[in-house]
Amino acid sequence: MSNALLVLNAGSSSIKYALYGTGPDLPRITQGQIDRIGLGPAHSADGATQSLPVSADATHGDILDWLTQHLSASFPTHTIVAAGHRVVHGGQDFTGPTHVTPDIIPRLEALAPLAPGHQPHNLAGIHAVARGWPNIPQIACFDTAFHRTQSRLAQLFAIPQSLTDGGVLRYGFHGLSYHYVSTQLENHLDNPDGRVIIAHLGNGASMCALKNRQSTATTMGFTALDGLVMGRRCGELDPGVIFYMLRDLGMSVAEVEDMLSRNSGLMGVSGISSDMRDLLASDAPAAAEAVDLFVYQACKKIGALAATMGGLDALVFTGGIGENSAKIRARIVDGCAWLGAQLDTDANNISEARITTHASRLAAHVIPTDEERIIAQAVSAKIAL
Ligand SMILES: Nc1ncnc2c1ncn2[C@@H]1O[C@H](COP(=O)(O)OP(=O)(O)O)[C@@H](O)[C@H]1O
Ligand SMILES: CC(=O)OP(=O)(O)O
Ligand SMILES: [Mg+2]
Repeated sequence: MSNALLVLNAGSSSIKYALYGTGPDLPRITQGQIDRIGLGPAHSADGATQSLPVSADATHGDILDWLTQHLSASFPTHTIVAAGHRVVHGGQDFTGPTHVTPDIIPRLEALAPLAPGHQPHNLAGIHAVARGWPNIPQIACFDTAFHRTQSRLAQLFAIPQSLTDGGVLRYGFHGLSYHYVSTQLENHLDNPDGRVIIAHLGNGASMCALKNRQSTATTMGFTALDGLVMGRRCGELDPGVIFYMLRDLGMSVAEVEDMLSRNSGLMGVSGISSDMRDLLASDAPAAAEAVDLFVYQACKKIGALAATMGGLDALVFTGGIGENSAKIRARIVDGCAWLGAQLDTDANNISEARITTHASRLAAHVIPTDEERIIAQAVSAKIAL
């Protein structure tokens, strides 16, 4: 028998998982994903489609129970000795990886209203592991933690101090992804400690400005709704729109929340799909408009983040869209011509690590993210294997 670490990364409609050996470089044993939860889920692992014997309306909890049994049965020679979880919201209290003890759970539950599409599923993962392997240590790793290096100014909203003191701040998200990519900058960038923007473009999308590999600003705020156009989330919005929906359109709070967090973004603008691949393949004008708005907002946020750093040395693409869509990268890099970016079309088309020409004043790169590995590293460090 050999020891293994389990990592769970539960999202709004997907669960990613991985097992790692406990050796010094944490060799990956398996990695998989269950997506389309709620819509007839599908399972893939290690690059191949896998069976998933659950009903079409199976919940995250059902699937997590199946997954714990599946992993025990599929890896009989491995003993799972610890688990790590992506937990999206850590609020003000959780600024680094934290042992999950009974007193922590209600504090994580209390943050669920600030991440309703994620935090309940992250907690479901913690409970499922406790059912499957009752005595192993579990470590919560927070998406918000990486951003706690930001100045107070970068975290403030222009609202009364009483609200700020009560915790209404810009927390920022996708921190595990930014942390992982920040560890890879030295392998790719001429100056990894320079002024860098990482664009995490997936279903959820945000950008992070970094200096000395630390977060100095980010586009997401108190919740994961702010900033860029996302698959189903609106991103930046005049708060007056919410009052208009409540007061003049007579919508309930739940209806407004549903519209802005599940029926907006690429889905809302296009009326066709939240999936960038579907929109790029469509010739409907509304699909083109959704893509145009995605690119427009991305370029606008790059300008704003570059301004906070007094310029920009490198732009890094990651996440499902950032890693895979040459078309979207090309349009965003072209939108950064004023910052000195010059696309290398051939390099971009094959997703090379550097996608700008050697003459380009601003370097653009593609660095695949690995949130699961950064969690495994945190677990390993925390439980001193
Ligand atoms: N080849 C591709 N071209 C364009 N978009 C892609 C491609 N591959 C994946 N995507 C997009 O990536 C997004 C999902 O990103 P991902 O980071 O996997 O999501 P999540 O936030 O759920 O982890 C979807 O919009 C999907 O369409
Ligand atoms: C915080 C967040 O937006 O996460 P995801 O991209 O997984 O939805
Ligand atoms: Mg994601």
